[in-house]
Amino acid sequence: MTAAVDWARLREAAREAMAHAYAPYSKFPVGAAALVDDGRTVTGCNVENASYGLGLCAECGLVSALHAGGGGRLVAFTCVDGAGELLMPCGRCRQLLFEHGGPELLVQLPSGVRTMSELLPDAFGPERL
Ligand SMILES: O=c1ccn([C@H]2C[C@H](O)[C@@H](CO)O2)c(=O)[nH]1
Ligand SMILES: [Zn+2]
Repeated sequence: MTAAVDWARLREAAREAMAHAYAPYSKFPVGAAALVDDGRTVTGCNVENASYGLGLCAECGLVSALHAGGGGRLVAFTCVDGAGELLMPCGRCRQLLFEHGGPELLVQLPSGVRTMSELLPDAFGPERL
C-alpha cells in the first residue's frame, strides 16, 4: 500500500496507547502505533515488571496486536514518549520492527520520516537464514 500516510492520526493513536502504559519503575511511558498494509492501525504501550529486565517495550505489544488481529505487513510506524514527543525506537525494537515491516517501513522521527533501512542498515532478517 503506497497511499499517503496520515502521520498526525498515527501519532494521536500512539498518544492514546501511551496513556495506557504501565511504567511505574522508569516513569517513562511510551506509546506506539503503526499502519498495516490492509489499512488497520495497531498500537502498543510499554509494560514494565518488578523484575526490571522483563519489561516490554511498546513495540512488543504492537507486534503482538498485529498478529492477534490477523497479521499483515507494517507500512508506517511512530512512537511517542509521555509528553507526546516522537521517539526513536530502541535497537532491539528496530530489529523487531524490521521483521514485520522490512527495509521499506516508514518511521516518523523528530528529524523527519526515515526508512527502516536507514535506521537499521544491513539488517539481519528472515531472508538471511
Ligand atoms: O523504543 C522504546 C524505547 C523504550 N521503551 C520503554 C522501555 C522502558 O519501559 C522505558 C524506559 O526505557 O521505555 C519503549 O517502550 N520503546
Ligand atoms: Zn524497545
